[in-house]
Amino acid sequence: MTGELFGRERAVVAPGAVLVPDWLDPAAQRELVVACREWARPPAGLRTVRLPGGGQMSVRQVCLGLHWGVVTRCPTCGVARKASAGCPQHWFPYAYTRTVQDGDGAPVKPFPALLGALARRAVAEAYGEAYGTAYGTAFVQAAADGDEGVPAGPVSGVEGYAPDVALVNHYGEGAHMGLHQDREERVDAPVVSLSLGDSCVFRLGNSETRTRPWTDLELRSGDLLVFGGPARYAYHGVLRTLPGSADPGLDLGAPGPALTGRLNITVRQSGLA
Ligand SMILES: O=C(O)CCC(=O)C(=O)O
Ligand SMILES: [Fe+2]
Repeated sequence: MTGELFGRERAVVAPGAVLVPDWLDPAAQRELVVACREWARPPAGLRTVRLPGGGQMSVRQVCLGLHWGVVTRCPTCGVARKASAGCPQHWFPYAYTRTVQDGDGAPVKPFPALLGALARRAVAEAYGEAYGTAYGTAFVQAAADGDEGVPAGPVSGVEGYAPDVALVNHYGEGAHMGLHQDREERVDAPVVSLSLGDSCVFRLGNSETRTRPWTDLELRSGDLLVFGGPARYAYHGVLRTLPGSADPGLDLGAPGPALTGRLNITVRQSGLA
């Protein structure tokens, strides 16, 4: 008995949320760390993220495909309020944009094919054929309704799943991420999360409140967490990382310097295609 709430076994941690420990083998982890290093380079590289209240996040982040960040007014309608009647694509205070409007202003880097392929495998691994029936209900409904940008007809397996955005977060010592929902996407396709480097304590809560019930899990290097369906809008966050906990034998960062801290990649489908 290790004292962990969930052992190192595949687990459905909440309806719609599937944890697959050690999903990435060491070679795949190394490949991703090296790729993250490339993505982190300027222009449109790793940045400190401003928060709406004027503070800043303790993680540093780089976005791929579309840029996620805080805007001072809606890029579509210019209104600086959460609601704006008649705005066709209202974003406030967070938005997806094509440039790093809260950083160096450069165009966001493209979404890498490598992450698209990995995320498809991840969703198939987590849900199998259930995805598109149980876990993408609004998406499937939109498809059935013939909504623009959504393939017509039933969606099964990972057909119709078209991830196009990734957020890469680096957690240095002491970094954490407060409880939040991922809700800037316009479809409810699942979020795929890959962890690299130091372990962390990840909190998966419920969709209604920031309070209990929640489940705390340890995410280690190579772990996959997919949250979709009933868990798609669950509050979640990173309470703390466990500095120095990554297995040095993984040789993360090679042939460059060793990775310090934790990297997390979330792959999403924006629905903005
Ligand atoms: O670092 C993590 O495991 C979670 C990251 C996250 O929730 C996000 O980027 O929205
Ligand atoms: Fe998140």
